[in-house]
Amino acid sequence: MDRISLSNRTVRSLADRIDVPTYDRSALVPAVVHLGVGGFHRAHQAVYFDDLARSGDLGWGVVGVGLRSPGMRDALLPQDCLFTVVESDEDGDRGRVVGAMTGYRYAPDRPAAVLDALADPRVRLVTLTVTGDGYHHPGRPVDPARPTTAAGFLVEALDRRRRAGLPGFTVLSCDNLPDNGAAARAAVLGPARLRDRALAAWIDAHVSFPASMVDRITPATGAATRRLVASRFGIDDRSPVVTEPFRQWVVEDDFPYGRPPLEQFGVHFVPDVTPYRLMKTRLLNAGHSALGYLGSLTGEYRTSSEAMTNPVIADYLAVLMREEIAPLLPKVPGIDLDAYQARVLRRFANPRISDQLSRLCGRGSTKMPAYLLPSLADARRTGRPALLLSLAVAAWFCYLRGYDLNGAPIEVRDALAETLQARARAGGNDPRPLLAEHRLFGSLAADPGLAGTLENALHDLEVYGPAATICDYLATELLTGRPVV
Ligand SMILES: NC(=O)C1=CN([C@@H]2O[C@H](COP(=O)(O)OP(=O)(O)OC[C@H]3O[C@@H](n4cnc5c(N)ncnc54)[C@H](O)[C@@H]3O)[C@@H](O)[C@H]2O)C=CC1
Ligand SMILES: O=P(O)(O)OC[C@H]1O[C@](O)(CO)[C@@H](O)[C@@H]1O
Repeated sequence: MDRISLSNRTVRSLADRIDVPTYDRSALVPAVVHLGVGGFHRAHQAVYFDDLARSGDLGWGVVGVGLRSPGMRDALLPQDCLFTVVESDEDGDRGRVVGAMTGYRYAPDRPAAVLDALADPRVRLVTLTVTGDGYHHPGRPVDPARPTTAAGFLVEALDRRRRAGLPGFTVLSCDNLPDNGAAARAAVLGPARLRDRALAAWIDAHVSFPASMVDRITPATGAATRRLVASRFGIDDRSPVVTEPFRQWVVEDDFPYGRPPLEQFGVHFVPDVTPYRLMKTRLLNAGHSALGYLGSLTGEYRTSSEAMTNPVIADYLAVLMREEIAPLLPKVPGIDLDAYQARVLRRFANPRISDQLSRLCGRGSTKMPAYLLPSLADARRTGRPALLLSLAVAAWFCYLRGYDLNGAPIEVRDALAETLQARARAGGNDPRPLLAEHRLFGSLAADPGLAGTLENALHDLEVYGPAATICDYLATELLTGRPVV
């Protein structure tokens, strides 16, 4: 197959190879600005907006903005902001070209163009995927004329809108943060207050910050992704995205300036996202962490799907979710929790999604307190089983020593790596030096029963290895059917 470079000029000619947008992209209204265009935005929110445009609603085009790295600028601008999204699983690869992005602006090159985009009266919605780091603000006044952060751009743009008598807009965080709506509000109102209290009051009254739960496993784009798109579809795309077929978006219904009618494409607009967020973070994200640490310690697997081929690990995750985590969750409206768990396991096992265990293990000091430790604390407080949760924590502690159970080195990627690794190594099989990190463990730090359980688990992992330890713990949990810790 000859290879064709993706652009406005060529896209129609690709229709016999891949699903292409047939709507008039020049007629898209730039009602959405997205800050932090990476792999996930393009596999998730941009696909939903593309669905909307394909249905004939051209009112929700997206202006992409980059704040950090020029890679996306260099990829997207030469191809007129078109990109390929491939959904892959064992049934094959289904590709589409997404056309919903009307333009891309790289803030370090053209800060004024980013402010102009945000101050455009047609903008009703600003979406964000700037990672957790993107929500920190310096805590001191910064030069409003030269913003560098997402919040800095938002505050200056909102001030321009206020002065021009324009309405505010909705700021919708799509980052995996415990309460992403509140985090976005705090990130914007903090610097706004430092700058001008009247402006902060106006933002408070004219900007909404709904919370959202977002889900679609999307590994980072690499050379293999580009090769796949070139060989499978004959398309030269500088930055395609491969993702799983599953996607989920649950959004707090708080859109004073109108919301995109995405319910047609499966988006749930709800009064409160909390139960959905708890379901996702405590089952999927905690499951990912447990899989990452236990899978890595074996020294045998590199990816999520490889580790899931081990039936002992797959069983462990199933029982962990079913027996220990799910019973602690509130009722989730409209969701069958058993089916949800079964689906999570199938998603983890998708052999076409090369989700690196090293990615799942990164930023443990952020992920474990947000995703797994809350279930452990709830289980300890209520006297429910917690042996398998404890085993995941022990696996994390073992991982922090910096080598797997065959003695091969592990690179620990974590903002607190130095401190945590020093404590893990000093403690050996004694978890107490790590548990003493109160900022991570809260009430669990002072739980002597937990320290004993973790000490045993660390010993078992070291002496018997992950598989035999898991088998033993599963038998204990399933046979006794009562609290083991
Ligand atoms: N990849 C996935 O499977 C999923 C990702 N997410 C969330 O989406 C967010 C982005 O993830 P990806 O797109 O996968 O990563 P990515 O690395 O492809 O893109 C991240 C984007 O954020 C920008 N960024 C990073 N730090 C920033 C900062 N301090 N300020 C402003 N911009 C910053 C980067 O330059 C890049 O444009 C993360 O918060 C992640 O938790 C949520 C669900 C699924
Ligand atoms: O690991 P991060 O950076 O929070 O973002 C990706 C997260 O979202 C997921 O892809 C699920 O949507 C998880 O795999 C993962 O934990």
